[in-house]
Amino acid sequence: MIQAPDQQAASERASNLPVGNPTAPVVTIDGPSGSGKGTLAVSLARRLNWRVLDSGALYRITALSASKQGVDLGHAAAVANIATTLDVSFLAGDQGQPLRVILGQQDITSEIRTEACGAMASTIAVYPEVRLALLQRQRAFQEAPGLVADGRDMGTVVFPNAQFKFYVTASAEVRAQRRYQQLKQQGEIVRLPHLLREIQKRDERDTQRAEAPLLPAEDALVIDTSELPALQVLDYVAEIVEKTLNQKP
Ligand SMILES: Nc1ncnc2c1ncn2[C@@H]1O[C@H](COP(=O)(O)OP(=O)(O)O)[C@@H](O)[C@H]1O
Ligand SMILES: Nc1ccn([C@H]2C[C@H](O)[C@@H](COP(=O)(O)OP(=O)(O)O)O2)c(=O)n1
Repeated sequence: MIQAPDQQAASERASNLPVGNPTAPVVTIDGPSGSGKGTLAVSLARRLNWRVLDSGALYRITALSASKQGVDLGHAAAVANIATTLDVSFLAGDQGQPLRVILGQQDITSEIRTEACGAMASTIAVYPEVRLALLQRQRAFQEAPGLVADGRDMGTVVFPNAQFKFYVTASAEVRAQRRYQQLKQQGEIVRLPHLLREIQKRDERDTQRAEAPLLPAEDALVIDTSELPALQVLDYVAEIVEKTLNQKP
């Protein structure tokens, strides 16, 4: 395959990243914005004592980092270059707290959680070059004793052989309401109708893109969380995973 110089440099740098352990078990959790994937992934990982991958954070960090460096978000190769060279680490937060996200020396946990950053992330996530640049970085998270990975294409593209696949969803209205409460707690003031429109726009972009669109893997179990409290979702999923793992000789 002949690659453009930018692309070739990017894939050479990506190949220097650590590789994961392809035999470690993986739980994938995909779904649209506000469906509860992040909450479920973190609480399940904590219960199983497994690692967690918040793949959306990688897209958010790439977008934020590109915009901070003045890179044109319309320039796919330049954004992919940022994705390849990200100096990012994730630190476990306190009980019930999200993972801390560190870019270089800076804690950008709150900065990447704004709706504006989510929208930028969704915009740059349509570029195949960016997705490719982040692929190996995501697969490197697969380590013993296991990994819980959440995002849009965890079960379809990044970990197609995962042992457990879930797709969590909820109505757009319920998701907007949840996000509204969440952002309010973080001190971000947004109007609910505006948020609902933003969520619908993001759903449209994430499901309609050509590369790795948001959709349930064929072998994923779909869970509608519209009327299920988060703890009930966790108990349901954890029971399936634990039962299967305990059946093994
Ligand atoms: N099953 C649920 N029922 C009610 N609220 C939930 C549920 N799951 C998550 N939440 C809340 O909804 C908000 C969005 O959840 P989050 O896990 O961040 O969604 P996602 O990662 O899918 O965008 C958070 O404030 C979270 O506490
Ligand atoms: N595996 C992933 C994860 C996120 N993305 C893109 C598309 C999403 O709209 C943005 C932000 O994702 P993130 O999971 O952080 O957003 P939500 O918490 O669901 O609102 O990144 C993706 O394309 N593929």
